[in-house]
Amino acid sequence: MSKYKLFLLRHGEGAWNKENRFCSWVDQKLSEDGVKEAQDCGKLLKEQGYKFDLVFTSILSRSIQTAWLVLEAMGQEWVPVVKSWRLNERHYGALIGLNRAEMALQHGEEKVKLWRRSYDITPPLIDESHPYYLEIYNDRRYTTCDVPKENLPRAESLKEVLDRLLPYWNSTVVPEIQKGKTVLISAHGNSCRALLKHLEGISDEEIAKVTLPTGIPVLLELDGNLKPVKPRQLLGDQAKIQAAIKKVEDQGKAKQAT
Ligand SMILES: O=C(O)[C@@H](COP(=O)(O)O)OP(=O)(O)O
Repeated sequence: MSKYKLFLLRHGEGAWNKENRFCSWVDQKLSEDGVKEAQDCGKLLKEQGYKFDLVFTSILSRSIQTAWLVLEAMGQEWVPVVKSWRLNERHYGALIGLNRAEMALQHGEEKVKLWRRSYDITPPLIDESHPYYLEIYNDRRYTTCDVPKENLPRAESLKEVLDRLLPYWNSTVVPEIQKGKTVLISAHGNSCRALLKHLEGISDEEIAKVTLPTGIPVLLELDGNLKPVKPRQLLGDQAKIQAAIKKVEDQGKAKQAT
């Protein structure tokens, strides 16, 4: 029987989602469409009568902005929001800032798919010569983490995302859910995929087939041990959701950037 409801949300479209660039730890804001996606998500959740007690976000603006817009649209601005780097997007290493379609032209679509969706392949590491290295590692937010800045990742596979996310999930999120709180996690495509893999027991092979669209809430109904009692539900117009998933998958198709 379903005891708890948990909502996972990939933020609304960000500026670099639109440009088809790996955004990862670069702190981009939502695009105009992304703002609307987050507001529409809040309206839908309100219409369906959901109420949140606690929201968790990453420390990247696009997930925080999405949480605010959702809560505003629901008239639940007062709900506490807790932030952690452990919910950040996967660190895409040296791929950060690069255009996926151009990478597919240079390296082949299969390679880009492996970088994006495989479970345990780590992309090439970012180093000091990378154009976004200083912007990321000189950012004050990374002095507030529970690990020293030097120990923060320089690139991550999905497995490594799960490794840094799970301690936070177990120590901080799970106890709140078990107190009976309805929790929204407003995060990123790959931090949500990592959590889904853990909660649903998805195999290393099958997780490669899971893609999340922006701004679509994923409802998980869990039993007392936080095991899903039914398949995840992506809320909203199902035809639009399928089209949005395909759009994200197609970002890795070879094409000259315009
Ligand atoms: O880092 C990024 O660019 C995307 C994910 O990219 P893909 O894994 O879909 O290539 O993360 P998000 O938009 O969820 O923050």
